Amino acid sequence: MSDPRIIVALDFPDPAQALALAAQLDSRLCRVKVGKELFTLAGPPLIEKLMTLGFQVFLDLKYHDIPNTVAAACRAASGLGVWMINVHALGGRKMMLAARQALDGRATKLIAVTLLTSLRHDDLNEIGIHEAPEVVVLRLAVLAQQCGLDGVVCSALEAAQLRVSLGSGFLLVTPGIRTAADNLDDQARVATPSAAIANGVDYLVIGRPITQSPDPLDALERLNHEVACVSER
Ligand SMILES: O=c1ccn([C@@H]2O[C@H](COP(=O)(O)O)[C@@H](O)[C@H]2O)c(=O)[nH]1
Repeated sequence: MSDPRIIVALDFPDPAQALALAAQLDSRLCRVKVGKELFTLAGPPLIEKLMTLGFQVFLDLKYHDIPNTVAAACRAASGLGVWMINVHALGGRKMMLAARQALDGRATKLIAVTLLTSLRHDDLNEIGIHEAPEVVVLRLAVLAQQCGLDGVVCSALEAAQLRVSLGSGFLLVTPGIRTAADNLDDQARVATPSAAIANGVDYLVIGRPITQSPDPLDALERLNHEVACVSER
């Protein structure tokens, strides 16, 4: 598999656990994602180890700060040799343009988080956003595209509309992936792997359904099979 569609979220409280899980996986079958907890604990040396195991790494630190600070952080993250990094689209146009400019000429992909997949309509009301999630997601994704970003993080529920509005070259990366048998955990806007692919998603971020499985490689292979079945149609 030259461009695996599944990105396994390595959300662990201990780098040794993350590396042990990665060692059970296969870099031809997935990419991996390192988030705030693991990077805070283990930092660049862990990224290096994962890359040595052959994995392309999505460094998911969701930068959200003033433009100069985010641009510098993006440059530093890209210097680690990671495949993809992200910022929060809610940081606005100037912040995203600064991040884009900081990565000019570099291979690292830059995407923007629209609305976290844990948020529902009610949560938005509480923070003063009185529109449906899909309306907000579309607006933020259009802004990210205008700023030259490579794609967005969204829910697979919003992907079909984004694919139509933003075209085929814009990456749609979706956490909140659950099969009918899985717990939702803290996710709210969820979809199955096959629905995600049918809706035009490029990459599926999947954590606990794989990392908490008694057999993570088997779980990954099953999910890849579901993805491949829909992709071939
Ligand atoms: O909107 C977002 C943005 C990022 N995430 C991250 O994806 C994984 C999902 O893990 P699961 O265990 O499959 O729920 C996790 O690392 C989040 O930080 C997200 O869920 N939603």
